[in-house]
Amino acid sequence: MDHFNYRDDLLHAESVPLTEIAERFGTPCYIYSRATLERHWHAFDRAFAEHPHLVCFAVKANSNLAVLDTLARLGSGFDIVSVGELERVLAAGGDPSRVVFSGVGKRADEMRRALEVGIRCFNLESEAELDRLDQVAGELGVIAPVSLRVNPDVDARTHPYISTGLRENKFGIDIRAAEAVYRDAAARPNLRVTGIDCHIGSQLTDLAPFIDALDRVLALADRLAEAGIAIEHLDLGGGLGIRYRDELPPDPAAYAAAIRHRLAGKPYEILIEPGRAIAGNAGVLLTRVEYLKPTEARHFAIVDGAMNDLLRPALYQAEQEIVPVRLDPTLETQRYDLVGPVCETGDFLGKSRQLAIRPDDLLAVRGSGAYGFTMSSNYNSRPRAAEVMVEGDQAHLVRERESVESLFAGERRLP
Ligand SMILES: Cc1ncc(COP(=O)(O)O)c(C=O)c1O
Ligand SMILES: N[C@@H](CCCC[NH3+])C(=O)O
Repeated sequence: MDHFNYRDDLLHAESVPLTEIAERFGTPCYIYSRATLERHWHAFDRAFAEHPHLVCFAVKANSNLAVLDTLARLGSGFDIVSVGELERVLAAGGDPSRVVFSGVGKRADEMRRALEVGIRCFNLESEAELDRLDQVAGELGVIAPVSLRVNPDVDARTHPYISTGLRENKFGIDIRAAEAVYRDAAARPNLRVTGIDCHIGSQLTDLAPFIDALDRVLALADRLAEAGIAIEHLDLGGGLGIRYRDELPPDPAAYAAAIRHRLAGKPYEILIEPGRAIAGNAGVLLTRVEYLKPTEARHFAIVDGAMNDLLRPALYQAEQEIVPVRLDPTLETQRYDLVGPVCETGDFLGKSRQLAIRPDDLLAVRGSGAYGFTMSSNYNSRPRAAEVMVEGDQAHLVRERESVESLFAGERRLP
């Protein structure tokens, strides 16, 4: 459920027509609905209401300050993977004591900054990371709270590029070896073991892999308790999928119910790190048709948004719904490949889409609120898109469109 709906055949974000946003801010442009973000965050928070819990939004999904600010005001925690994301959370008013730090390659300076501001927990992914954090915390004279991210060897049954919980993936510590690493962590002078962390992949549409992973994590927690290592929280990661076209993923309530059932009588606080399920359907990419190009093989609609703006179709062959902003029942439909101006054959936003469009028409690529702007680039020296947040009948510019000059502002010609 989101807040992008047609009124009188015109697509609106909450109460603002998308045509008005195109006029004011141009295209391509990301548009977010604040009410949708809030609704999705609350859905997770309510689903776990009976159990001690913290919803930590995965900042990589959408790191715009207005998005983080919206969630911070609800009391959200945040899952970060870099000091850049940490500084964004702080700049947006997020509470560092609700931040967990994930990722396989944390640098010493990133660990130092996170310790200085007092984050909630480090999710460590290797013994070498443990060595480094122990040393950095020792230098600062503080104790670092840690979880180990375990790799449970569970098949998330998602696209191989966004599957993270298989033994062959780079993520986490093999769950079979985890007990020994926990003993090592517990013996370090500058580390305090607080939890177990696990994230098996993204865009999961089935609960079974989550439950499989949870069972393995719970068994590990039992073994650690026997070894005298008390676990306070379980961080179950993110990964709950959304509906892009015809998927039918479980909702947060069903996801939480399955988890809560397994946790009855267990003392652990639950942390979760949803990204896509909060932000994905809270955003669209607005783009304009530049040209229609019929060829013998295909009809192309060349639009002003491209793979540098929205990489998911090119990278994962992801299919996101693409709809006209203005419905015109008098126009004939045609099957189009929607492609951008970038010089790559892989530059497409959608293929074989039945649409009734003309040059200059506006299109909305739905489901673009997560891994949309955050994965965008300047390839082909294209300035990155503007970002707009809608709140009721107000549209706020929350990131200016980049200028061409800014693209090479940090570059130097030879002396
Ligand atoms: C450690 C970690 N937590 C959370 C997420 C968020 O995942 P999603 O957006 O699928 O909920 C990711 C990305 O997959 C991740 O790597
Ligand atoms: N970027 C991916 C998700 C990967 C999440 C990173 N752990 C996507 O768009 O689907």
